[in-house]
Amino acid sequence: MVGDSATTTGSELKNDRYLRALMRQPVDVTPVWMMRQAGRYLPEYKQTRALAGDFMSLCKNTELATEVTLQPLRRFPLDAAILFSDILTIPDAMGLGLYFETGEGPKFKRPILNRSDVEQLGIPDPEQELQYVMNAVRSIKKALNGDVPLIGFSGSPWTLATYMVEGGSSKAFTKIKKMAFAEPEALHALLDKLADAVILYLNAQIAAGAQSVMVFDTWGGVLSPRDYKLFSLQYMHKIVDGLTRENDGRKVPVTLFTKNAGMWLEAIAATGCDAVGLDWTIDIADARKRVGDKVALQGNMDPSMLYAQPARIQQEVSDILAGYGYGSGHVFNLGHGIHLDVPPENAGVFVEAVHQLSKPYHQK
Ligand SMILES: Cc1c2[nH]c(c1CCC(=O)O)Cc1[nH]c(c(CCC(=O)O)c1C)Cc1[nH]c(c(CCC(=O)O)c1C)Cc1[nH]c(c(C)c1CCC(=O)O)C2
Repeated sequence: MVGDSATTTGSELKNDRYLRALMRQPVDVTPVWMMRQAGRYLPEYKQTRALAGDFMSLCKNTELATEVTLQPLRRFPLDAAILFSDILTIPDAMGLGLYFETGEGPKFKRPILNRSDVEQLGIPDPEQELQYVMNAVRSIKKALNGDVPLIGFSGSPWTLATYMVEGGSSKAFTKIKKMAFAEPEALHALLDKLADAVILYLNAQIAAGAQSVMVFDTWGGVLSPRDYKLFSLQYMHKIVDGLTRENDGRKVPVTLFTKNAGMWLEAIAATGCDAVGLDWTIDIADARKRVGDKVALQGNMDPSMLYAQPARIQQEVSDILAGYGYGSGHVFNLGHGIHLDVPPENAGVFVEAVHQLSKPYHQK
């Protein structure tokens, strides 16, 4: 039965170069996808979001979440789809009351203030409180019909904790750092609970059909090197150890992304993950020298480069490809999410350039 998610196994993918590159197996061209590829820079996304009413209603509507996941793939020859959802679904399911205020980003009605708040948190059952996410995974997987792999994702415990303790986005992270240094046991209890929740959540996404998973640690880079290991990396390591790494007879690769963490690459690569996501503040040539063949690398064009003229975008793609050099093990991406006012045509120039300009690096 064509299109039945039960029969569309990883090995039957029409385009598997994203999974192959993560496993450092030979590819014809360098695969590419864009962080936040489904989003407000696309007029069709804005239309569907208006139909849903608000962002969380869009995430919770299986049909519309499937539609917005596929939108960027209809426009551009991307090599992977990413589940349309958000990292804050876990704290929302824990009862913190997620809401979005226009122009201000995410907020929580009931932030975590102390140890007793942490102790009262339950670990969400992925097929109960988070079933809408699993339904989206199953629906997207079916709709993809084996064209490209589906990426599942979660936030890292530290990054989720920053939103839960700060009550929303933050610039200085004073509340969570106060907890880290004044009440470290409370924060460790929270991070440990979150790591358990993330393991269950990602394993459920894998069981529902995700062929690769990524952990977003957007805020690990605001810590000192020692505290990064203590409060962020340690818990990502626990997640890597707890994940189901195989599905349908095929390896499920795991990518860890910490923004602003170029200086800690070796430590991230040592967790046993398959790939490390890089932001644009590190030279990918240096990154490859430092990790060798231990892991694949994902990245790392500055998302603001998509405001440039086509020739400048192509030059940047060419420079990053040359920096990585010959052979597999590179998944091209932006170093962070695409900006909401980027012209969609420029994203098209970027994706085409990766495929066209990477050919010479993969000839036998
Ligand atoms: C920190 C973080 C969040 N969410 C996410 C992260 C980690 C990656 C990163 O650092 O960007 C991850 C995320 N959020 C979203 C995805 C979808 C998949 C994709 O296309 O990449 C993914 C992978 C959709 C989204 N998540 C959000 C939007 C915009 C919501 C809208 O349509 O209004 C989308 C498309 C909302 C969101 N969600 C979050 C913030 C800070 C915001 C507000 C940002 C803004 O308003 O631009 C938390």
